[in-house]
Amino acid sequence: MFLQLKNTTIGYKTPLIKRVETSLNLGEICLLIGNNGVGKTTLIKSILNQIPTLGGDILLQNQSLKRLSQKEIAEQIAVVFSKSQVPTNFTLTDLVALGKYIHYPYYFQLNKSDLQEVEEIIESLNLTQYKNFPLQKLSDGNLQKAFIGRALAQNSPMIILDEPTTHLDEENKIIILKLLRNLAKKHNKLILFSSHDWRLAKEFSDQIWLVNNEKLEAGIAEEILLKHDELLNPEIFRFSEGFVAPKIIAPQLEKEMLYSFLQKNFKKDLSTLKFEYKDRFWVLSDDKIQKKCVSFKEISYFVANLH
Ligand SMILES: Nc1ncnc2c1ncn2[C@@H]1O[C@H](COP(=O)(O)OP(=O)(O)OP(=O)(O)O)[C@@H](O)[C@H]1O
Repeated sequence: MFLQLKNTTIGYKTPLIKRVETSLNLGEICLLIGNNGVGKTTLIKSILNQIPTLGGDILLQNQSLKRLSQKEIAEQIAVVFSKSQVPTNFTLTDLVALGKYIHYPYYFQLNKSDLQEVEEIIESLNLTQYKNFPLQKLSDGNLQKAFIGRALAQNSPMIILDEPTTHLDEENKIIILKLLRNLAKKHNKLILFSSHDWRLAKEFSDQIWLVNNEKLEAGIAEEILLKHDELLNPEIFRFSEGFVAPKIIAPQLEKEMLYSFLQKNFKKDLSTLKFEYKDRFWVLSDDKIQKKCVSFKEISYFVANLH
């Protein structure tokens, strides 16, 4: 096991997450989820030994963190925090190259192959056109990607990222999530990242660590979500009091879209209605009527006039 938590309790004066018993291996990608303030960042800082544990132990390659220096930990784990300080007078290339310096004394000149690797990392993040930009001139999203680049340059077997997809648009979120998954699968790295974008992020993750009620539950992503259907249940988005869903027979996407549309717009009990999707039109029926609709506008008109 690369990372092992053994009866670990973390927090500050009072515990936030108690008695965690879990482990992760190289080649895995694990998504850390939980509500605001449950202790995700604190857990990450504990794994980096920036905060002492309140109980139990954390092992890195079978060695207690307590016995490792910060340099030894940095050789094993690169980290990207969402609120990183932005160094002044640095270009994007300077920042990514900084990842290399943990391996050298600070006055060391990077060699040709280091510089080439830095270029390749910048390219893999689609940042080549900004490589000479001062950091202050980058958009929040590109700055976020540049910090990820620095972690990649560090070349450590494990990378931890605290909310790496904040500030990113949908396309860039997917680029980053794919990149993280590739790092785990093709380069055998262990990736642990927290995210509030977990509906998207779960598609790219093997494991989930779910923090809830001072406990950490770990397991295969889909299995954890199945156990906690309150996370997936569309009821949590319910907007209109009094709405009761009709029966919808349709492919998954059409079904979700119709459900979303109806629940936003109607406070009615529609449970006696059936909506069936048939090759680009909808057939609405109950025990008395049957109506064909080709658009959501038509559906809306029909449902609004139902008694
Ligand atoms: N240095 C500190 N000393 C004492 N308490 C702290 C310290 N830093 C954070 N906390 C508290 O610990 C709790 C957990 O914070 P943490 O940032 O770990 O949560 P989180 O799950 O990462 O939240 P979010 O999803 O909002 O980022 C919060 O109540 C926070 O106020």
